[in-house]
Amino acid sequence: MPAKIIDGKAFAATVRAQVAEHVTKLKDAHGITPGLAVVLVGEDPASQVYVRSKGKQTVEVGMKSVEHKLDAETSEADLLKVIDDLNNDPEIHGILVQLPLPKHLDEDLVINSIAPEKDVDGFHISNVGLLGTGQKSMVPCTPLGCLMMLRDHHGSLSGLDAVVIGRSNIVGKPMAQLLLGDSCTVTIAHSRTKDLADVVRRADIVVAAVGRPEMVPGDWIKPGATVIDVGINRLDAPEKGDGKTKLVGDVHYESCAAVAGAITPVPGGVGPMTIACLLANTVTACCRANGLPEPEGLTA
Ligand SMILES: Nc1nc2c(c(=O)[nH]1)N[C@@H](CN(C=O)c1ccc(C(=O)N[C@@H](CCC(=O)O)C(=O)O)cc1)CN2
Repeated sequence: MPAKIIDGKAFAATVRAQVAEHVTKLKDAHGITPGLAVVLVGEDPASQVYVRSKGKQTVEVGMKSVEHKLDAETSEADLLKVIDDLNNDPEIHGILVQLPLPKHLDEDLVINSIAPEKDVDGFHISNVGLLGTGQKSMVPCTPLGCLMMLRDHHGSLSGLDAVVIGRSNIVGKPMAQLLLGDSCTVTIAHSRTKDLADVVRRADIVVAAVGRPEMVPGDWIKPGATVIDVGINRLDAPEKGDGKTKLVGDVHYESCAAVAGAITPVPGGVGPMTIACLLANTVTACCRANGLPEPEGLTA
C-alpha cells in the first residue's frame, strides 16, 4: 500500500486557524494583541523570503508584526541594542532573529540576549535547558511542527522506536528531546554513526534533518514506518528547463514513499509547519506574559 502523504501545508492552515481564533479571544476578552518582532541581518535571499512570509502570516492571524531589517555590516552592539529595545517593549511578546547570521556576529551571544520568555524560536539556553529537563519552555518551531504531525498521525507515540538523523541545535537535538518527552525510544544518528542504514531500519519513526539531499534511500526504511523529512535542498533541475531548480528533502521521496506507512513531502511538509508553530509560540508567549490560559494543542 502506498504511504499516506502527511500534508504539512493543510496541517499548517489548521494551526493558523486555531491561532487566529485565540488571537480574537485575547483581543475581545482582554484587549490584548500579541506582537511578534522579526530581526533580519543582511540580504540572504532565502531568509528574505522566510521573513516576508512570517510578517504576512503574522498579520493574517490578527497579530501585530514588526520587522527590523538591518544591513549585513551591522555591528554586534547595534544588533544587541535592537534586541534590548524589543525585550523592553510591552507590545512585543515574541522576538526572532532570522538565522543564519553574517559570520562576524556571534550567534550564541545574540540568541542568548533575547529575553527567554520572548524567545519564540526556543533557542535561548534557558529554553534549551527547560526542554531538556521536561519543564515548560518555548519549543523550537520546526521540531514542534514535526511533533504535532506525528501525534496527529499516530495518536500516542509511547514506546515507538524513533531515529533522528542530524544533531543540530535547531532541529535534531530538540526533536530528540520532544520524542523522548512523548516516551519514544530515541536514537540520534549523525555523519559518524556506524551502520546508519541498520540503525534507521529499526525505526518506527525516522526524522531526517541532515541537510544532505536525498541521503536516505527507501531500502533503509522499515515497512510501515513514518518518515518526517526536514530537509529543504535546492538542486539544479535541467530536466525542467534551462536554469530551473527544484526542492528535494533529505530522503529519497519516491523510494521511501514506496515502503513507508506515512511520509512528509518536500515542499509542503515540515516547512509550512515551521511558520505556523512560530505563530503558535507567539500566542503562547503572550498568554504566559499576561497570566492567561494557553491555547490547547499548540505547545508540546
Ligand atoms: N530564527 C530562525 N531561523 C531559521 C529557522 C527558524 O526556525 N528560526 N528555520 C529555517 C528557515 N525557515 C524559517 O525561518 C523556514 C524554512 C522553510 C519554510 C518553508 O515553508 N519551506 C517550504 C518551501 C519554501 C521554498 O519554496 O523555498 C516548504 O518546505 O514547503 C519555512 C520557514 C532557517 N532559519
